[in-house]
Amino acid sequence: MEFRAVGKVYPAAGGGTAVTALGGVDLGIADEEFVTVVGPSGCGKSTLLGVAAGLVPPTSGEVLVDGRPVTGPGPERGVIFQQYALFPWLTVRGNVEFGLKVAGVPRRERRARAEHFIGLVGLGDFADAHPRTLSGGMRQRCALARAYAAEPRILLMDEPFGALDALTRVRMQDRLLDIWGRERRTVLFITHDVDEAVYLGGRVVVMASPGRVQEVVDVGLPRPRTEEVRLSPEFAEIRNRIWHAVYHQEGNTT
Ligand SMILES: Nc1ncnc2c1ncn2[C@@H]1O[C@H](COP(=O)(O)OP(=O)(O)OP(=O)(O)O)[C@@H](O)[C@H]1O
Repeated sequence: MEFRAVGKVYPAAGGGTAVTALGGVDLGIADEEFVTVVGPSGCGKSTLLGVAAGLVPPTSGEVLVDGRPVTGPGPERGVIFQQYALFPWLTVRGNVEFGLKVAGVPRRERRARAEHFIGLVGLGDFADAHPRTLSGGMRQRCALARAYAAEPRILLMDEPFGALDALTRVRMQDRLLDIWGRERRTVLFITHDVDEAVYLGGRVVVMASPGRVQEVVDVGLPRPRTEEVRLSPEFAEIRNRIWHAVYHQEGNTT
């Protein structure tokens, strides 16, 4: 996936001024790479992901997937947001199968794929449960299974663990890395959380306002990432460096 000079200006609304959310972003992401994006609130992270998802049309530049410009959402790109966006009237299985049904995948294959990914996220015992009966972490695991079941090549994740408590969040990070290790996909993962960005990412993109890439950091920590890695001095060193880059940005007034 390649961002080529991607710019986004939201037009002025209600007598206000236009907002530059992306000011010409260039970024290349390799196949099966796990890239995280971190930056202060309002620097354009969600807009960047929205453009990649085909949900936000850029004002200038383009995003290419396999050399083809993104012009809208597509089955090769799965999106996961902070809000679980599950259908409350469907069970876990129903939610995971839903997109496959719409795509016309035959029933048997649908069922098999759903079982596989529900098992992979550890929800095998909850396939017949409705979302309201699940914890936040379990709902997000369901959303992950649903995204995976469509077999996209690219997963676009916007603060997927942002609503979870600290401990569940760390567990979800481990689970996501475990799944990614088994079923490699290209991942673009947006977060506010510097620790999360470093723990998950092979590279961390540090964004700054207005919508530009300030720095791309190669993480270089070994995989699989474990608690030992999380508590290592090498982790602390990269985390501190990125924290500094995010916190001490010029013009940061929040
Ligand atoms: N639909 C919209 N219309 C107008 N302005 C918008 C719209 N969406 C975002 N913006 C503005 O664009 C800028 C970038 O927003 P964006 O949500 O991409 O940033 P972010 O880094 O994801 O922020 P946060 O971390 O707080 O979610 C902000 O100034 C925001 O107010």
